[in-house]
Amino acid sequence: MSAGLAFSEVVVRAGQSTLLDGVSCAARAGRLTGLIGPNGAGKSTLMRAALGLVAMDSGSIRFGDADLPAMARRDRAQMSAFVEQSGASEVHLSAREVVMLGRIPFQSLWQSTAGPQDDAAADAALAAVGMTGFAERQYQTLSGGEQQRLQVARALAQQPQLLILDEPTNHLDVHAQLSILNLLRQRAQAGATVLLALHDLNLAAAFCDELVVLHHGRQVAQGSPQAVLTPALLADVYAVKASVLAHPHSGRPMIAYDLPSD
Ligand SMILES: Nc1ncnc2c1ncn2[C@@H]1O[C@H](COP(=O)(O)OP(=O)(O)OP(=O)(O)O)[C@@H](O)[C@H]1O
Repeated sequence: MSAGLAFSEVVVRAGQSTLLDGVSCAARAGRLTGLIGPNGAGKSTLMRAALGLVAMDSGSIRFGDADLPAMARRDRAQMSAFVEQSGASEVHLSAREVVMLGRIPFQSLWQSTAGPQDDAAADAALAAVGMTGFAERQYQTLSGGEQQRLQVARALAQQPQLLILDEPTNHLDVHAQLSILNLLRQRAQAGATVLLALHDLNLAAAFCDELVVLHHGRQVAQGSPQAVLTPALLADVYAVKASVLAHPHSGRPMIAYDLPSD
């Protein structure tokens, strides 16, 4: 079995529009893969297609040997977790109950009560995102950043081989951004396949092992942050002028944007 997630010639259309135009790329097991590209590039569509939430017109998406979008939903949920861009906030559950949703795929169909393993996974996930003290709070009373951290905790509680996250650092302060990305990097280092969409290119450069760049529904680059984040690519894909420096400690790329002139 080849480990990791592989997209091959993925085409998604909606009416007259082509949202994904033959995208081929990969997110390898044990690595943190960042999906970047401007608004509307197709990042969410690609992630949703992997999980069978958007129908493909052609192409294939495999996780190891499995045809991921075609799998039975429960089987897919036992191996993969998804954090959507903006999860529902009108949820009448406690914070802990939201995290326990991640354990549902592992509970038996005829007896849906949580066991000690489920409790332990939920508690560990709450602690990992620093939300233990919020466990009994009603989800809809939490701030945007707290809700986002819980959505990541729900995904971690699932203990998936494959984690797909759409803008997981949305709403987070800088400390929380760094700690959530560090957690995801640790999951990858422990062997998981982690694919995440990010808008902050400096965070993507600092944390990701590999970047995939989408532009107008096409994959235009894939490689290490050093190889991908060049001034020429930033100009072509994002229409920005920027200098790419080296981080003083890690040596990874750091982007200094030129401000638009009047
Ligand atoms: N059902 C649909 N019908 C028509 N167009 C759609 C549909 N769903 C998405 N699109 C369009 O497809 C394009 C890609 O959308 P997508 O949400 O995948 O982009 P994205 O890269 O995730 O963007 P963002 O960074 O803004 O979240 C956008 O132009 C969007 O308007």
